[in-house]
Amino acid sequence: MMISLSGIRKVFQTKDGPVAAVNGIDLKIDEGEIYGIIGYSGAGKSTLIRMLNMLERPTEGDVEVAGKNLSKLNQKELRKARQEIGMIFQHFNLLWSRTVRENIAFPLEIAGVKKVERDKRVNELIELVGLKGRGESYPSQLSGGQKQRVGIARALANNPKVLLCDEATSALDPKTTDSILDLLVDINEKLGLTIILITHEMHVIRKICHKVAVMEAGQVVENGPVREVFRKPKANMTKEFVKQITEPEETVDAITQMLEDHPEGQIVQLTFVGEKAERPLITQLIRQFDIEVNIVQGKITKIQEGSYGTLFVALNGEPSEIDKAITFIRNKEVEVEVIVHD
Ligand SMILES: Nc1ncnc2c1ncn2[C@@H]1O[C@H](COP(=O)(O)OP(=O)(O)OP(=O)(O)O)[C@@H](O)[C@H]1O
Repeated sequence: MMISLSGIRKVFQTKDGPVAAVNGIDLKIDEGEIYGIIGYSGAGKSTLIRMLNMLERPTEGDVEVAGKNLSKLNQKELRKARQEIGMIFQHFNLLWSRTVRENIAFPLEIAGVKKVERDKRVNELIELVGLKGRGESYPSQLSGGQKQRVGIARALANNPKVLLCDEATSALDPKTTDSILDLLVDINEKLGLTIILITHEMHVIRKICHKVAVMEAGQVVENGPVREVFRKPKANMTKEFVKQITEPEETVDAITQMLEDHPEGQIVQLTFVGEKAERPLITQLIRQFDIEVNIVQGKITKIQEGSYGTLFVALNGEPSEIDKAITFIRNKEVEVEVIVHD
């Protein structure tokens, strides 16, 4: 295990009294995992991630990273431990008067790495993050995506075991976001780096995370492998986030229309995860049951581990026959949600 949080709380004293930004969190993160933490503004994500390198000290609880209990270290030991933990930020936090090379070299200078070795390492990092030819540029001459690549190279300079990403793509457009997320996956696979990211966008979780924790009011309301959480979201907050991906506005309109068009039938939402998304379920339904099946809307999305699909279908026929069909689908380990006429 790379990271272990137990009984973490952070209380801020404000003029309106104490605010518990993080209120009792236990979390375990394995080596090599990409772990996403999602929540709305104010849920406590920033406070939580900042406790992973002691930028914020917990009021209570223990933070263990790479075998060290950070809560118990003195300043000198903490500086050393922090070299194992890189961090990137929403607004990049680059040094504007330094070139790309000099920005990336900065943590190496602080760690006392000699000039020759430093230059070599900077070259490797520039190559790794795809910034070849831009070493002498200043941050102001770079696009947002390139600035974040500098941020990533700098965070990786001292070969950390863990990379913390604080809303690292929130300031970027969708296409640039995807290219940075691809880079993070690439680094995770090449270096076996453990990555923890916080975000308010389900798209980020879907695209690169192995596991996810959903935060609300300083607590984790649900966590687990992304595919499980997508297949069977439990907490209301999780359902809302999953809907960001599965139910765009058009779907809601289409369902409303479909319910009007089929007052007698039954509309169901099917959710497939992994290789089950490929199976010919609809054909089987039509062959085995005396029902009509109409596809209302379908969507298959790639997730980090496999694919994830939702399909809305209208089933028409005798109620008993429809019930049998739904039972049949459930036995196929496909999630079925019956959408009720109101
Ligand atoms: N230094 C501070 N002093 C007082 N209150 C704080 C401080 N930092 C955070 N808080 C409060 O703690 C709660 C959680 O804030 P936090 O920034 O961790 O949430 P978040 O999920 O990261 O949201 P955002 O994305 O808006 O930053 C909020 O109510 C916030 O006002």
